[in-house]
Amino acid sequence: MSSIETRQTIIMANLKTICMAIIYIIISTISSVVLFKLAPNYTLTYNDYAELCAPTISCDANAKYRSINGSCNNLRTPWFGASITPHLRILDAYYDDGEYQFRKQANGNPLPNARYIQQKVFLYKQFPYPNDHNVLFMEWGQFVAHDTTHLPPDVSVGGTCCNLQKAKPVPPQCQAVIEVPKNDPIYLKRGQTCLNFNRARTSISYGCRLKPTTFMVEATHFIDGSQIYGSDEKVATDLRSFKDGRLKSDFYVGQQEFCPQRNRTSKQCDTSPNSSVCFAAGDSRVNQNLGIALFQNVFLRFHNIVAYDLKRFNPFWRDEKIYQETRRIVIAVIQHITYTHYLPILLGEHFMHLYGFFEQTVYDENVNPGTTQEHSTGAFRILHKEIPSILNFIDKYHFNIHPVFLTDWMNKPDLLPLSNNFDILLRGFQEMPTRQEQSSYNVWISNCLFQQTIPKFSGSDLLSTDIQRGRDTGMPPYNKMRSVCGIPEAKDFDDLIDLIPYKDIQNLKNLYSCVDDIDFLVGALLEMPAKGSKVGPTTQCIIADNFYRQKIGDRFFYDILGQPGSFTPEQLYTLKNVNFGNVICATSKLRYLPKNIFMPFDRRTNTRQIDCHTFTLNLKAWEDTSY
Ligand code: HEM
Ligand SMILES: [Ca+2]
Repeated sequence: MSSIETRQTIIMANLKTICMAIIYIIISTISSVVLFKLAPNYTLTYNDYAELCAPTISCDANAKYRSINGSCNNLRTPWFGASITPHLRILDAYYDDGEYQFRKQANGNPLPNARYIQQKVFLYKQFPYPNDHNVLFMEWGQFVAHDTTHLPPDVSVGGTCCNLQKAKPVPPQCQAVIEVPKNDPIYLKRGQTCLNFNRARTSISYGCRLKPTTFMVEATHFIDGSQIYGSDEKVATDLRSFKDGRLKSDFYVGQQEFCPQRNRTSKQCDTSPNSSVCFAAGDSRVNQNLGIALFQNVFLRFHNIVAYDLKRFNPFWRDEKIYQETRRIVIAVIQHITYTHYLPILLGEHFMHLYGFFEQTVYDENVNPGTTQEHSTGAFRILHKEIPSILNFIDKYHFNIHPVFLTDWMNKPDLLPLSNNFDILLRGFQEMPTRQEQSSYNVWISNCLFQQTIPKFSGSDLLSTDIQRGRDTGMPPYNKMRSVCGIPEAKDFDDLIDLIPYKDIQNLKNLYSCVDDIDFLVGALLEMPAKGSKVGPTTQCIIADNFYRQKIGDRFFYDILGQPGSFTPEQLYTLKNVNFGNVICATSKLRYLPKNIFMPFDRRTNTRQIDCHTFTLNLKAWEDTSY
């Protein structure tokens, strides 16, 4: 090529880059003001579950309290939202064979290796800026996630899937382990060639065979505190003390109350001799990390405090009545915090209004309250990007006395009951900003999740796992998810410029054969956040749809009127004045908190607004004067 031709090529390339940049600026300005909602022409589907596998349930229409497994909330279709029912699907499952095999690329090749995508697009993009919101905000998300979805991996084969790769044949649930790519900067150096992955447990484990493969959610889909109380009767019964409505608990140093201990051999806990704490709660993931263990313990204490107060106002109430009334209050508080304080930060005020989230809930039995597969295996997971590497224990003088790596304390919450750690970790969560939203996950959960060093190093990568889980559960590709949200489907990679930065598009071109191949999680992570929101427009649309249906499709939603389980106006007034700060006041030794509890502490601007000394939870509105 002559030097003139070379120069022309360079000029053309530069012009193209400049044009793309201009288009990007114009489109991103437009898209920052347009709000994308789930298009109304999509009917949510369950495949054949309703006809072939759904149980027949008879209900008491006058029941005042929710059932433990979520059934009978919707009286017309009693299993809607119940535990052990499948995720709802916005779009049909995408499988190569229409049943179970991972989707392929348009050119017939397998999808790119999930760890390779992590390495090429995300791993090295780490921005250290602090978030406007604190670690409590991040952890609230996980707490709600565990309330509304649980799709356990199928671990019914003995041993890890990586170790079973030489078995003949390899068990079906182990056929999707993630091979470590040749040039991996972390794992190969440590001698690890395989990232463990068990495909999710299918409906066959529950005696129900469906095509395409269907996965059962073990939690109740409703926001109903199932992570505290359990999603089945046996778990719920085991957690109750059957005395004055209280949940079972254990007391440690200084009469500090914690969740009861469970069997040490449990799969949920580190079974090595240097770990000794393993909590029991309504959700088996209670011990997964120090943050979720902290929240589960906060709400265990909160339940028992409310039960105690109700008993004071109503000395004649029996155990069952106190338990049910307390549970109803705790669930109302969780719903109130989620919809009034958490979601506006996540989705932005505009979106809250668009969906009428601030309005009085009017129950609609035609609305299915089920958690969608697209939400739980895609959109809501991208908030894994907010997880910080380090958790801080902060004393009352605001000194950070004990920072720890989150990944060093997976499945062993041993630090929590020691000394005053519960209080100072809670203060750390309140005072420290969480990780700034960005397309990557932090390097520790990207490389050292559930790491072990004995007998040799093994660790996992949450981002690769999330990508692989999407493929496992037949997640529709990113482009399809755009279109269900009313965002134009991209015809080629360059069309993505409306929502995804130019450089990332170039990376995607190098990975996928065509724009329709891109995994939903990958595209969603790369989208620029929508105006006023923590997430991009596609994610915002899928998350909002989910929370919308879980509000107006929940007959027991806390502010619904005219149902057997509705609160009185006085009770509702009390509940609407509670925020998470009040819950923290009631359950810890923290004494001063900002009213905006999801904001980190700032010495210069912080005007403390909640004085826990003056806060008492007044349950007078529950006084039963008929006695
Ligand atoms: C605090 C640190 C957290 C850790 C260590 C963590 C870890 C995990 C792990 C290991 C899984 C299972 C992955 C799989 O095998 O498919 C998972 C699932 C999930 N996570 Fe997180 N997570 C955290 C926080 C969050 C947050 C902040 C959110 C949302 C705001 C979230 C939402 C979810 C959802 C929706 C699922 C799917 C659950 C299911 O259906 O089974 N997580 N997380
Ligand atoms: Ca639930």
